[in-house]
Amino acid sequence: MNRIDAAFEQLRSKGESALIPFLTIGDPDLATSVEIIQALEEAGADMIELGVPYSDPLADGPVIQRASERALKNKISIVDCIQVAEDARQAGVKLPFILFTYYNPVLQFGLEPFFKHITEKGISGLIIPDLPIEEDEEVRQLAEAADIHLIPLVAPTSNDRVTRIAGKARGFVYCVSSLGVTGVRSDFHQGIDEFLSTVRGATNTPIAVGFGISSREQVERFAKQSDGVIVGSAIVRKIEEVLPLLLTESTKQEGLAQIKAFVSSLKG
Ligand SMILES: O=P(O)(O)OC[C@@H](O)[C@@H](O)c1c[nH]c2ccccc12
Repeated sequence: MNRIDAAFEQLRSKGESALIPFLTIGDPDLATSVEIIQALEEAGADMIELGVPYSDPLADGPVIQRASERALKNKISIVDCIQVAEDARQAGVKLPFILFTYYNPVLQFGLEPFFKHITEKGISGLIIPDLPIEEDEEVRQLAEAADIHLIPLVAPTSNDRVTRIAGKARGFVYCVSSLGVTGVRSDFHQGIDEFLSTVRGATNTPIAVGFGISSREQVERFAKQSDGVIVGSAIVRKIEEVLPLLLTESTKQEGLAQIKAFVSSLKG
């Protein structure tokens, strides 16, 4: 069974909702990313979105844009990024890994070699935010053949496309809480509650909510209406805040502890 399905099944049996952190791989470096992933698991994360840094992150706000710039300074490749998943697994991390990447690096890799590679490295899910459902048939077939879940995004403006997107979804449906780019928010799309119930009604696949979520209260609110909550920028911002600690060997553990404490506070 795909690790994502097993995780949702286990959470559902406990009546719990998943906490799904996002981090930019390679920020500040690949080895530290493995340690951050370990800290996220210890903090109670249920699966992790591993973000491949990209030079043109058009759907990202300033926090994740800065993280991508820091990571790309190290001249890392998508292969280096995916290796972090295998390194974290070998370090004992049990969580399902969802690879998050824009489409261009996948095209550069070559679709078939890409899927062969991520299968070998133990990736369970894939999010490609700039691959619309109208163009994803070949990717979907390769993903299904590899038992890797291609996780689609739906937005409050998706309206009649929601049924089509949600109906084909594997793993979970990524419900975007607000229009625009990623980033911490205090308010969400005014029709968000109705939107989530529409998505819920369109599929038996788990649904998760992301964009703008940064506090325990916001996590609790959306956990009631979904099977999972994704938190990216708030965690990437915390990583940015503790960078000086992470980059000094003698204070690295303190930096990791602060990241763990923040994510634990979200889980409650
Ligand atoms: O950063 P936020 O507002 O918490 O949203 C999650 C987001 O970071 C993550 O899922 C993601 C990172 N980059 C993206 C681009 C598009 C959609 C989603 C994403």
